[in-house]
Amino acid sequence: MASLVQRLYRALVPPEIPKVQDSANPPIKFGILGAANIAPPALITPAKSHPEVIVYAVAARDLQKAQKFAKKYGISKVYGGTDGYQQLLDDPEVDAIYNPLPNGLHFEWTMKALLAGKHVLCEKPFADTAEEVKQMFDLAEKKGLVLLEAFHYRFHPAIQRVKAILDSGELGKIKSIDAKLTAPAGAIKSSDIRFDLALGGGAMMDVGCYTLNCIRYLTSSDPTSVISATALPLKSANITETKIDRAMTATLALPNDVIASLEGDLAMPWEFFPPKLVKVWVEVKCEGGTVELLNFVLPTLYHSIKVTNKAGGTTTKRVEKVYKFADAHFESNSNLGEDWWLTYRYQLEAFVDKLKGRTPHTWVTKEDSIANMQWIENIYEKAGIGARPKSGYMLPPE
Ligand SMILES: NC(=O)C1=CN([C@@H]2O[C@H](COP(=O)(O)OP(=O)(O)OC[C@H]3O[C@@H](n4cnc5c(N)ncnc54)[C@H](OP(=O)(O)O)[C@@H]3O)[C@@H](O)[C@H]2O)C=CC1
Ligand SMILES: O=C1OC[C@@H](O)[C@H](O)[C@H]1O
Repeated sequence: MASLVQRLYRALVPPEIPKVQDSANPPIKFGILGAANIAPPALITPAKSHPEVIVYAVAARDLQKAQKFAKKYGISKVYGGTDGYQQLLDDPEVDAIYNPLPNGLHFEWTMKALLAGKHVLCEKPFADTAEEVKQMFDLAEKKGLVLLEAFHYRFHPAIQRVKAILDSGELGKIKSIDAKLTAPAGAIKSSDIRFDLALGGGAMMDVGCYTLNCIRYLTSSDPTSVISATALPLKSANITETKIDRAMTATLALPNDVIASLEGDLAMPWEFFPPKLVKVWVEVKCEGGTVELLNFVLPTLYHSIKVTNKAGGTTTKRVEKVYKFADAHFESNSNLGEDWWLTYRYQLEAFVDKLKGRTPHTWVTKEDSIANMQWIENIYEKAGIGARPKSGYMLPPE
């Protein structure tokens, strides 16, 4: 219990590490597009313990909102108003952009950031369509810039430990995989960006994208087909949008007869017997046992890796917890992490390593991000409500 409290305290109030003072290798200055709720946990707090990161600027559509946000989080440069986002992109002091805008604006503002010559860490899901994701990477490659989809959970050692168990062959071949991520009914307001089709809303986009990504990551494969997909609408007086999925369930066929199921829900009805407000887990059934990771999305807070091994006719069970990398598979100049590091802190470590020309411990590749988006589209098509509308943004002529 003491270690849990200590870990949570450290995660929320990390030690402030002094920034490197090396003119030949200065810290990376980040600019944030939008005073988004996710920006403090995903970038501002993790940056405090990273010696090579300064959160330098924020832009919000409303200048006062940007100023309030900047004051609260100690950000020195503020942009606001209708041109605020572009002014931030044009600031020569800014090296990298964090894009936590609504999904439907990821494409436009990531493209604009790349055009302005900035590296980009962009929130998940990367865009509305796979074609947009491809264009984003094509531009990043053309400009020689780093671009990363913020699938933060992938950077944490807990999910990587589960993959290592599966890849080791200890449990034999994978037979099925089931991933769930839900939010409790009432937690997300009906006015939230997640329920707005024009902004790329929907459960499959928001929470479902993790479950799909996790299935693809742990099985090291892409689906071969969507067997079934069911979208549940949000029953709310002011939501009449039938293309918004409050919840999505899908069954996917994967190579080698593996069956995957996923569930994402933005307003899961409360379950009382046994009490359950959320579901956040992935379970993999193999020929010789199972492995289950409880809380694969925010493992720093708490997680458990339950392994049941049925090899040789006897059943053994064990529980593992992996808060930091036990073995030194980073480069010597990388950090092995701390038990209080959030997924976002591990992610930031990798992003900075990539920018600095070091080998990051983990990466989410172009192919991975494109495939994830493609299968999100495929699931929406199978569910009968269609992919999210693609962005109307057009690249300016060269
Ligand atoms: N990695 C993670 O764990 C998480 C990731 N996310 C992702 O981050 C993104 C943002 O989520 P979240 O922080 O919860 O959302 P918020 O609604 O808090 O933030 C979105 C920001 O987008 C800006 N914005 C610009 N145009 C619009 C518009 N037309 N309508 C609404 N907002 C607009 C607003 O900025 P302004 O300040 O300029 O008004 C706002 O601050 C999403 O892509 C989501 O999927 C979200 C939660 C967790
Ligand atoms: O990225 C996210 O992670 C946690 C979820 O609850 C949230 O809705 C989503 O945007």
